[in-house]
Amino acid sequence: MNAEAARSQMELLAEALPLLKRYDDQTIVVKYGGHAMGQEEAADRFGRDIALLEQVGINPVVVHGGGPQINAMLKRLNVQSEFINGLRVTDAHVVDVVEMVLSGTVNKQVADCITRAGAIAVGISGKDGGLIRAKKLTRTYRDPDSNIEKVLDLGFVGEPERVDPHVLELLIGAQIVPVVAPVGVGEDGQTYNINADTAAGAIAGALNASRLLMLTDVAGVLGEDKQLIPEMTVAEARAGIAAGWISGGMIPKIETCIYAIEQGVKGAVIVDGRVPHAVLIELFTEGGAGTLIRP
Ligand SMILES: Nc1ncnc2c1ncn2[C@@H]1O[C@H](COP(=O)(O)OP(=O)(O)O)[C@@H](O)[C@H]1O
Ligand SMILES: CC(=O)N[C@@H](CCC(=O)OP(=O)(O)O)C(=O)O
Repeated sequence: MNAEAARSQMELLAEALPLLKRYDDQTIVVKYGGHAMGQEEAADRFGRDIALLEQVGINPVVVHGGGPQINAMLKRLNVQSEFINGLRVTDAHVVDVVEMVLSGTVNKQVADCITRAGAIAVGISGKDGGLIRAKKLTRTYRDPDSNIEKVLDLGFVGEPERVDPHVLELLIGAQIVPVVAPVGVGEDGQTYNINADTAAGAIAGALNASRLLMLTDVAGVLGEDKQLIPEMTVAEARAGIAAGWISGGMIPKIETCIYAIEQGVKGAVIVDGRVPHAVLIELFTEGGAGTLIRP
């Protein structure tokens, strides 16, 4: 490197230092979506970004998804599955595959990406160390034909009933990056498939995180005109869901952001995981990236 390049690199570093300090010793929960995991190069970059956060004194906690990876395995096994409002209908057979893929292949892949980048990452699921006690998700909907309120049965889809962050705190205290698969366990030992966004929100709330970053494969929340919305209030987000221009997988994402903010998380952001260094841009630039949901 010549003297000029070295000087400009050091100037950049000096400018970044005050921004790096902003989150010193703070916990940042990053939800890494199955779509964002896409290609190998992007995954390596993600690993390096998380390792960098750890190196500069921030405490990152990664909660990953794996919807597309579960789909691929179900297809190989010739098992059909369907989604209702962004949630997978999960019968006894599907829940086995979900656990195998999320707590197995995907969890270890994500932990490995971060470890190879120079941090120590350890993969666990919500079943480890009593992290996520879950219960069957109960949702109701109004039947359009009869106009009667009915219960939506999604099988072994769970929601976090209690999050005990102790095991995460132990790992964080030992400078280890926890990587969490969104699988929970009921009081009776039943395994539940939890939407990764929901799990990330519950974990961010229990850890009193400074930020929740939701990495996905869109630029952020897009309005009716398909343009990126840089910032929206909780009320605007709720209106978008009611009006239908926020749909599918974006619904649990927005609901999670709202929940996390209500739990005291200072900011929840939907970020484009396809953009190189999206996490760093969001945390270390004034403008940030994606869509910030605020109270
Ligand atoms: N208003 C909206 N803005 C952006 N994305 C939306 C919107 N409404 C629905 N979506 C859909 O939500 C998807 C993101 O959710 P999902 O596929 O579950 O991502 P991930 O696997 O990262 O959790 C987008 O790819 C898009 O198809
Ligand atoms: C209940 C439910 O839908 N669970 C999700 C869990 C994985 C997930 O959420 O993955 P993404 O973040 O990649 O979408 C599923 O079975 O696909």
